[in-house]
Amino acid sequence: MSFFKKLKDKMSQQTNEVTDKFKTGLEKTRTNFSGKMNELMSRYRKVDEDFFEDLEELLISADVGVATVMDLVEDLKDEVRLRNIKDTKDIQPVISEKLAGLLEKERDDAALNIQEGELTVLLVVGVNGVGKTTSIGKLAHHLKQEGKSVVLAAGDTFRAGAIDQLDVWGERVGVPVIKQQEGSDPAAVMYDAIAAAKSRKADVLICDTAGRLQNKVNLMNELAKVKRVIEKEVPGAPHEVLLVLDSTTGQNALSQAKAFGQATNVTGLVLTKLDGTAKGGIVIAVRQELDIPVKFIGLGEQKDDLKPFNAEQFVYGLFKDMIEESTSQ
Ligand SMILES: Nc1nc2c(ncn2[C@@H]2O[C@H](COP(=O)(O)OP(=O)(O)OP(=O)(O)O)[C@@H](O)[C@H]2O)c(=O)[nH]1
Repeated sequence: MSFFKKLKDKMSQQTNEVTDKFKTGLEKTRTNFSGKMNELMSRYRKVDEDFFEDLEELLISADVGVATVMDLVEDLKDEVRLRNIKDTKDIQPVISEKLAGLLEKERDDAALNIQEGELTVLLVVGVNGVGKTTSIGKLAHHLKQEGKSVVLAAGDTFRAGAIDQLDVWGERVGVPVIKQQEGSDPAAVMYDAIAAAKSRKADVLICDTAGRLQNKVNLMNELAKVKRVIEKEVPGAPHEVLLVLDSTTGQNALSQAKAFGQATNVTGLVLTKLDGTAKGGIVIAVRQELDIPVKFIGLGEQKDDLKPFNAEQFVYGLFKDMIEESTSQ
């Protein structure tokens, strides 16, 4: 069975709500990608060196990342030789199969490290404006939908308005927010929040933090202090350090990730605003170049718009039009 057919069959077994969300959320990327791909296929009927060069350019322009594209295209060339592919129309499923292959390893580590029956602490980091607060709100909603009780810690005491913004989200999704005044010590907020989470017997505590990448030394010190408090109060915690990255910033997101990686031990990524970019290839670049699992993706501004990352849904969302076209023939 062809890769496209297999993927389509799998998708038909999944819940529509999630598949639809990936489909609509990735529309800009898909339209951009399919349009360029169709244009490429009609320009080159035969697979040759020039075709590969233009394909490379296309993938790089979708933010897939130069190193990843180079490896992918080399791999494709081998595959083309092996399968004796001559026409460009036959290479489309192979390209998407290869892209899916790059994301394959996601499956093992995309799930959140949740401690059943004990308090799980998630520390959320990222620079201002990437969608950190919004993602925390949506994540709380997601966990609540799964039957977990959640508490939020307003640890971004630095940015004016950050505490209020988290409060609004707490109200929207119906979870308590533990806070102090603006400018107070974030470690003290964590201390309070852990006590509150324990006394409420909450399942998950999600901790917001200030994002001040410009001042790396302070950021490191503050994060280190916050982590120390958490570690001391909850052995084994934080169970995840989630770095929030804005997909629309493309390769910049990659450098942010590298800088944060040096400051703290990031265990998972949240890629926001994928619905707002035509360059969703950043998901693949991030995965390949950082080797940190993408755990959640943001596909819109509503509380239901943060979804656990799923490689197959992602690839299907990206290639839906091509898949529909090729499997209906
Ligand atoms: N379309 C879309 N918008 C998003 C998504 N995630 C966040 N946003 C929007 O991005 C903007 C910034 O989000 P915030 O949550 O305020 O950003 P932040 O990182 O918390 O900012 P700081 O608190 O300064 O760190 C808001 O307008 C959000 O609605 C997403 O997945 N899709």
